[in-house]
Amino acid sequence: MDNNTSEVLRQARRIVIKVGSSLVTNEGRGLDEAAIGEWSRQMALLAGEPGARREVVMVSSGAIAEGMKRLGWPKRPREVNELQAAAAVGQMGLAQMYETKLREQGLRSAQVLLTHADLADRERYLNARSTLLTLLQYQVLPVINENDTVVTDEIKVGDNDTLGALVANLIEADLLIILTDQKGLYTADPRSDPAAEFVHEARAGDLALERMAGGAGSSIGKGGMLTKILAAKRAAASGASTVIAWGREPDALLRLARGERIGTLLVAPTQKLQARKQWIADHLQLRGALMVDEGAVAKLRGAGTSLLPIGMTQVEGVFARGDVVAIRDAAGAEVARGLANYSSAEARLLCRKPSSEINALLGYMAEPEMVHRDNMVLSRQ
Ligand SMILES: Nc1ncnc2c1ncn2[C@@H]1O[C@H](COP(=O)(O)OP(=O)(O)O)[C@@H](O)[C@H]1O
Ligand SMILES: N[C@@H](CCC(=O)OP(=O)(O)O)C(=O)O
Repeated sequence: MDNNTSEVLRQARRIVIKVGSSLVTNEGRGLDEAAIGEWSRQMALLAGEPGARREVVMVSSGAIAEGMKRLGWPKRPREVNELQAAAAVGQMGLAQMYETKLREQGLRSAQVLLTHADLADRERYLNARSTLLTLLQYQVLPVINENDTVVTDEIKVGDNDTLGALVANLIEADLLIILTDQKGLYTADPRSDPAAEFVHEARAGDLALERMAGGAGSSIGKGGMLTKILAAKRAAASGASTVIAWGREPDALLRLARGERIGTLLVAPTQKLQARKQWIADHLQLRGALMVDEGAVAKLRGAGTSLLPIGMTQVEGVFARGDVVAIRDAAGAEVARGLANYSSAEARLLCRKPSSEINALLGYMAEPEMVHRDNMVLSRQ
């Protein structure tokens, strides 16, 4: 066992677990109560482990497959409206089953249905992030799916492997675990190539992996292995490593969290914080600036804290919540940049005010910080 890569698993505190349609619905025969119960048991142990509590988020497929079963449709429909109707029917069963099974394990759960727009629009992105983090803070386990009933083809995430990676990016997870109907990645599709060899470990984003992966093995799900490989690459952009493992492997989640090497591990080449800094630096354009006092500069640089409105003296430019702003000292030198939690108009009202007054000043409070340290990159001095 390679100690280093086992550490990646052992040290993962925030984990996104994705399960595919064929596993969840017993190859389309109907919701697999025993399997969902089993994952719920393991997730409860991970979420409740004293001293080593993990934050767990589930991304579950299966709405369309379960809806087809309930509607008595033997074949996956082609028409969008029929797929959407099936998803609406199936999602009821899915949510109910997870709620029941997680509650039996003493865990509270929440249903979160996301669309591509929730993740592409910066303001909605921050809202979705904030909601998920709040749920985790209250030890509620979010069960996520794409909101298939309202999205059309052009604006779809499309498959839940990708959605799992986007969620890992959104909440800066340490690890994405993709549970599927194979033991992991092989050098070719094992269903059609008996000579295919198992891949234990590789670097996420390695192009050779994309050539090994084929499409979906059944007509139940959407993804196939290629979407899983691409999901691992995407997850790695925010520093999360990915494991692809067999969903029926006994105690798979618990064993992985202990560092046991089951499945295929696709290691993220860059660390989480470094990856996030890279992302903010690379992707976003400056929209404005916040002048801050000496005390705030010392806190940002020295203790790496968030910027609170009380340290802000002046606001420049026009920006919206979620835009990138520079944080400058009184002499105009850049101290940091980061994502603003409030628009420029709101920020002007908040200058020099304690966070306890945000509600009274704006009529609501998104966050007590003007720029959260998780969304901030310190500039070189
Ligand atoms: N290189 C590969 N290694 C493993 N499985 C592969 C590979 N290429 C294609 N596959 C196929 O991908 C399938 C898993 O994807 P999919 O059916 O979408 O599952 P899920 O519903 O879990 O997302 C496997 O059953 C397998 O037939
Ligand atoms: N949102 C869809 C999932 C589509 C999908 O990606 O399925 P899968 O390849 O089985 O993970 C559903 O719930 O049916």
